[in-house]
Amino acid sequence: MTDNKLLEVEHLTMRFGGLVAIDDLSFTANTREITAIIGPNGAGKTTVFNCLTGFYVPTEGRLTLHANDGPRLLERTEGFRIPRNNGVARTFQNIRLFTGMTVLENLIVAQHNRLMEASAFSIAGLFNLGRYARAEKEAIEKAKFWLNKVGLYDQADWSAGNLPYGSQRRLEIARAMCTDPSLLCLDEPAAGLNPRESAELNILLQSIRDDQGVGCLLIEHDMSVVMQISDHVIVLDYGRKIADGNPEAVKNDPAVIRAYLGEEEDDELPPEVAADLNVDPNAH
Ligand SMILES: Nc1ncnc2c1ncn2[C@@H]1O[C@H](COP(=O)(O)OP(=O)(O)OP(=O)(O)O)[C@@H](O)[C@H]1O
Repeated sequence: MTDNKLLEVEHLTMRFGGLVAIDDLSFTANTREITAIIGPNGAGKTTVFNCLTGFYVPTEGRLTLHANDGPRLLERTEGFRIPRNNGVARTFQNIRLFTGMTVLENLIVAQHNRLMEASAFSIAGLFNLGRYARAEKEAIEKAKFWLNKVGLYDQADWSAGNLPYGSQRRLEIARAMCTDPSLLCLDEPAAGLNPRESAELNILLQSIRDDQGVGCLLIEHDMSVVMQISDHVIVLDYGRKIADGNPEAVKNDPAVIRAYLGEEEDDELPPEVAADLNVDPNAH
């Protein structure tokens, strides 16, 4: 067992009726590392996130988060308590901001739990000005820090729904970071980004890993992002793990290349995926 082990997934299985979306999956993710989960469409990647973040209760398996004060079993924690009690935050494949609120408000709402604690969960607590005012000031400072970090300081008062698409993606990451997670789960953060935005995203995620010391789990189809910033890559196919290792080893693994190419004669890899996996897109 390494000292920096953050997440341990053991024998995770998730069935939906007769469909086995995740089949006996085990892997570990470390703190201060980016662990990518890749695989073809329908491989079960988002289902892993949904199990980790309490959206689904796994059919079988154990999900242990090694928090500073000891191990926590995520599958036994009520979903809504997972961010607050266990320090797991996520972003979504389809962006889910509070579009009617401002950019700043999105980041303050993310700190609701801490503010409620400062209010002692009562109106009277709100008038305990010292404690609540201090917590509110800290919440605003944290929001400002992340607005700067994701380059949205000047748009703080914009309605979140009016931000361009790439900015909405960055705001979602900032919102997740305002909960002070130890594990950040990112579901296709580069989807729909142009190459410049993708490059900026790489820098942001590396900084979250290196400067904030957070462990990141990354689902991503953009292989240029995966191969450039991941420390560790796990490959799923039909819910099973078919490879687990560093990016270089994984991209040369025949099982991975086969999973992306498929078995059909007319299957072709998109050129950019082929380039990143080091294969001839027309090879069979
Ligand atoms: N709530 C659900 N009910 C029934 N089947 C589900 C449910 N959620 C996921 N599935 C099925 O589980 C399988 C894995 O889905 P999942 O969304 O996890 O794949 P994925 O690897 O994230 O795919 P993509 O890359 O397309 O997002 C799919 O066959 C999907 O249809």
